Amino acid sequence: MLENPSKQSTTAPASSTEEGFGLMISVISMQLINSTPDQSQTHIEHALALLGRGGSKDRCYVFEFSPDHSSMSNTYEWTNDGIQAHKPELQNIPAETMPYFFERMCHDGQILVDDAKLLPEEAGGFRDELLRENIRSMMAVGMYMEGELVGFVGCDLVNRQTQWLERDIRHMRLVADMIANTIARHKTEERLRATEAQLLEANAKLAQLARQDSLTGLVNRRGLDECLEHELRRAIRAQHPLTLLMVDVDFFKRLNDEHGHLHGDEVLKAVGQILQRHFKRTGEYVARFGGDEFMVVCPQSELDELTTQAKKVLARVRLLEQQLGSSVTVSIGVHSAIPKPQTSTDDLMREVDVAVYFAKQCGRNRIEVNPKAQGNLATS
Ligand SMILES: Nc1nc2c(ncn2[C@@H]2O[C@H](COP(=O)(O)OP(=O)(O)OP(=O)(O)O)[C@@H](O)[C@H]2O)c(=O)[nH]1
Repeated sequence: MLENPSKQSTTAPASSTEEGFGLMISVISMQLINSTPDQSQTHIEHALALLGRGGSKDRCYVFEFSPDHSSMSNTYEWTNDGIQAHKPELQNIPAETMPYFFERMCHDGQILVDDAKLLPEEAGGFRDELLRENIRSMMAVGMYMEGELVGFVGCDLVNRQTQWLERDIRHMRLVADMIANTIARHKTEERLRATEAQLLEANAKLAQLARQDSLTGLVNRRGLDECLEHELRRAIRAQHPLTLLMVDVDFFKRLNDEHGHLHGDEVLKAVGQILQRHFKRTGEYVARFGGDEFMVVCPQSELDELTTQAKKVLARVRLLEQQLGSSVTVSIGVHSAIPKPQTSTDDLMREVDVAVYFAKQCGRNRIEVNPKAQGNLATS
């Protein structure tokens, strides 16, 4: 709403009594001390409202300077009933449009205007702006953070004027200090929060990296140990079967010797990808156990289903010869059981290791199920 420019200008007191101000300042300080960064708009504008109402002002505001002091923006504002708000249009105002104001604020840390109409010619852009907003009297005092001028708190009288008293400046300075401290504290808290979030993200990334095998991108041995422990506990609680597949590349040392270590790496990556593609149901995961060995963990799966899936892996790995130019096969050991309360992850590893040992003994390029596994025995 636009203030009525035709309204007669009056001379009016625009101060609070010392007693009234004392009461007001204790309310403001209580609110600002307890405010959090997300409440800053509400609490600082409420402080401005108390300052404005208590001192019969028409508009109270906070402006913050850009870090290089080249511009300023109105960041908080309170207006009395019937007084137009100007905050939206008073953003990023270049310092060069109001040199008179900026110079005085930087030099004196305050600016007092009893009557805008009496400002000197040199006040140029500043005076024009006051008159455009029908402001007759205004006062602003600087806000400082660590000794640096960072903005100001001010107030206007619209279509009326006053003669500012020493007391008014003192009151305004007290409020400006409190608001500056609050803004500084909020900025520090926000920076801390941002740093904390960055640290959490970096830690999560590190934790993920610590559980990831750099060659294949699969979960590594450390990750496997954690996941397996978790799945074992669940299987014991729910008394559902837990199945492990150990997949070991056949004659991998020979393959390395004949085709080179880099080629061996390619084979490991390809086998890892095949396993990931074949065991991607919810709860299933594939890990690189170490060297040329992989482990697949399948909670709640039927043994028959898994051996069928393992046969597909066997066949798919054989096809790698076309892709990589060297014959590649794997041996797969399977162990499946409903674990007892005393079963450990080492027990499970031992049993699946027995199965893969059988597969190697029986000629490699095949699947062997540990005889202790529940369900059908299946070999291929
Ligand atoms: N290229 C490559 N080789 C690796 C890597 N990690 C371990 N190896 C090699 O993998 C080979 C594993 O060989 P062995 O454990 O003797 O097994 P194998 O030759 O596959 O024989 P069987 O398992 O009995 O069929 C060793 O020569 C290791 O040096 C790796 O990250 N990249």
